[in-house]
Amino acid sequence: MQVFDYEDIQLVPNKCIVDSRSECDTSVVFGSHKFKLPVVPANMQTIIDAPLAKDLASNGYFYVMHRFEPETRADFIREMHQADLFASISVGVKDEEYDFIEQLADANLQPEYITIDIAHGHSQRVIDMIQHIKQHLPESFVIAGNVGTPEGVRELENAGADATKVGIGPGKVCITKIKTGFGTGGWQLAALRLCAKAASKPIIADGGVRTDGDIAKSIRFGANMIMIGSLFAGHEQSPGKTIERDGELYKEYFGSASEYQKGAHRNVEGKKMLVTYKGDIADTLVEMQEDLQSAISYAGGKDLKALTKVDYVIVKNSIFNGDQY
Ligand SMILES: NC(=O)C1=CN([C@@H]2O[C@H](COP(=O)(O)OP(=O)(O)OC[C@H]3O[C@@H](n4cnc5c(N)ncnc54)[C@H](OP(=O)(O)O)[C@@H]3O)[C@@H](O)[C@H]2O)C=CC1
Ligand SMILES: Nc1nc2c(ncn2[C@@H]2O[C@H](COP(=O)(O)O)[C@@H](O)[C@H]2O)c(=O)[nH]1
Repeated sequence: MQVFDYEDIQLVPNKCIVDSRSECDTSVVFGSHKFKLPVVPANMQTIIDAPLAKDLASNGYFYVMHRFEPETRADFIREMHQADLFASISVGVKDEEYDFIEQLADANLQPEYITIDIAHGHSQRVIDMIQHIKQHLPESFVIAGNVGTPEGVRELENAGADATKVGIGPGKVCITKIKTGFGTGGWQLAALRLCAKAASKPIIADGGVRTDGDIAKSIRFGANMIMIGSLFAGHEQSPGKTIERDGELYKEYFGSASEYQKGAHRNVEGKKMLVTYKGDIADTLVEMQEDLQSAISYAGGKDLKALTKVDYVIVKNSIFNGDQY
């Protein structure tokens, strides 16, 4: 099997067909909505909170709320719907989550998107949860994961998932690869390619994106949406704690399976790091859009479809060639 990751690949340009990059359309239809970008901040407690979710939804971006304040989720759905915004929540697979889905159905609270957020998503418990959601909240678009194999994608799709999320261990604050020896860390892009070939429904690439160019590469290798943590961690709106060190500002970014999230050192597969403060998230989203528009123009097209067909080369010794970004 040929394996590679983001930094091992370069996309090959085609003749440009636009007069300005602004002509290139980065929008994507995902589920029942159209979004400005095929990018979503990770459903982690230091990346997204309710105010940022509202801000993103109001401005045409996709979001997935995390599941780590479970008692707030029903009110969150109500508030989003009262504001005429879509609701996108996360659930786990423990017994109380089954009750929660039934409570939502009883209260006629149907979120537009539900993400089943589990480290090892290729499991019977996730399959059962997909079916439970489909039984009680049939209109919700179900995203299930995470998986790292074509078999995982097929089984979750066959169980009724509307999209699957690919990525076991490529994340910046992930230590799964070190603690267990398993995952797609180091070959996430190749795993995405294998999974996308097996998929008959949309795929979310999750983890390992380090530069805006990696968004274009994810689309080339089959992603319909790209979930990103670390690149979104350092903003004014990021819920992580702001820390000052030697006159410089940083934001905390920790893993959902870290002891900081769990409050205990049990089955820890995540760590904490500081990310340089970056200011307003709106500026980062605009820059991502500009970079993706530019990528589309290099692909010789006018929309995201053009990126799915470009040639690529595997670059020896990584594209950075020793440079720091
Ligand atoms: N994308 C990734 O690479 C990874 C992401 N994460 C993130 O960390 C958070 C916590 O994830 P997770 O631990 O799944 O959620 P939970 O802590 O909610 O665990 C869900 C259930 O699955 C069980 N479980 C967890 N891992 C396994 C496993 N490997 N084999 C069998 N059963 C398992 C747990 O039991 P028990 O704890 O008793 O085993 C628990 O009952 C999530 O937000 C997830 O996205 C974590 C690791 C990798
Ligand atoms: N192995 C772990 N993976 C985790 C943990 N918390 C989150 N995640 C995954 O990382 C991505 C974000 O990756 P990034 O490279 O963009 O920073 C996130 O969406 C999860 O899938 C964890 O504790 N352990």
